[in-house]
Amino acid sequence: MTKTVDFAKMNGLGNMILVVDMRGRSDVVTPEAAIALNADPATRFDQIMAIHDPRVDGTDAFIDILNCDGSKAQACGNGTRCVVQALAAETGKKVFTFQTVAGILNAVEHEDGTISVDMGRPVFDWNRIPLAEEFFDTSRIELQIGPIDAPVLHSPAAMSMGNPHAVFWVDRDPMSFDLERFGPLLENHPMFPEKANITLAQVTSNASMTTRTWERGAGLTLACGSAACAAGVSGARTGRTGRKVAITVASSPNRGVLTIEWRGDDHVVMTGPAEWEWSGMLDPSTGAFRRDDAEAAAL
Ligand SMILES: N[C@@H](CCC[C@H](N)C(=O)O)C(=O)O
Repeated sequence: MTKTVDFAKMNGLGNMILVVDMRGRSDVVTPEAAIALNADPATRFDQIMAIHDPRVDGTDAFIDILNCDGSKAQACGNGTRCVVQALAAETGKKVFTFQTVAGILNAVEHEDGTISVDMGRPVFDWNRIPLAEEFFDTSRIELQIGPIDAPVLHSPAAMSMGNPHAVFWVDRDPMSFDLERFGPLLENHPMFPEKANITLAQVTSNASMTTRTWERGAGLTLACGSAACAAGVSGARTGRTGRKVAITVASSPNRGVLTIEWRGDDHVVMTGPAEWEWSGMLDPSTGAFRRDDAEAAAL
């Protein structure tokens, strides 16, 4: 087995993604490699999408997802679009089926270069999100932050898109909140035994909202696709929006937009762009890397 593999630095609306080609190998990208890569400004990332050989018939690949702190994630919408773009460029194929620990995902690259990913069905059962307390209705759970009589954030919708999410409704631009302060408190709140991704969502019409997310295991990110799915579903579930919404991701470059549709068959489809930045070679056990271009860092 060779020491290094191909990898690409990519992004989905600014969400920093490393796509790592682990096909034909039996090893994995280690948490130590993830932490080392994140410590280097050249390879700082939010998620690693490690592409492995398929494990079930009818799928193109198994995708292992790591956060920048070395923890595992069950879903990554922006990263999945990056994987589609990378494999479409390599193979010429437009339609893909992936397996993740959360299930099977179908994806397609459209003529205009945008990519749709069927992110599967949302999960609302309190013990499958999971929450620490039983809630019959998880569309509005009892949780608040700030003074007891004047909370800054309160009563989020909770759900899982394979990974746990809490969506707090706000009445002004999410960028005006101190999410750097509140994010870690909420991510690690005892209500969320497996932690949670924390999103602020401002509904701007029946078919649009603006979001900003603090990611479990990654902190403040420029964008989070599964959080956009959670916000879109939660908007429809609580009657704030219809089932198809344009989500402006406030923190992303140029306030990019993801379209989220909660279809009649209960599947959530996310559509948006992906962008390749540069490629190189990577040692998946240590995180040592070399760029293909002149700015290469030595292995
Ligand atoms: N950026 C991702 C979500 C990443 C996973 C998350 N940090 C977790 O641990 O659940 C996306 O685009 O969905």
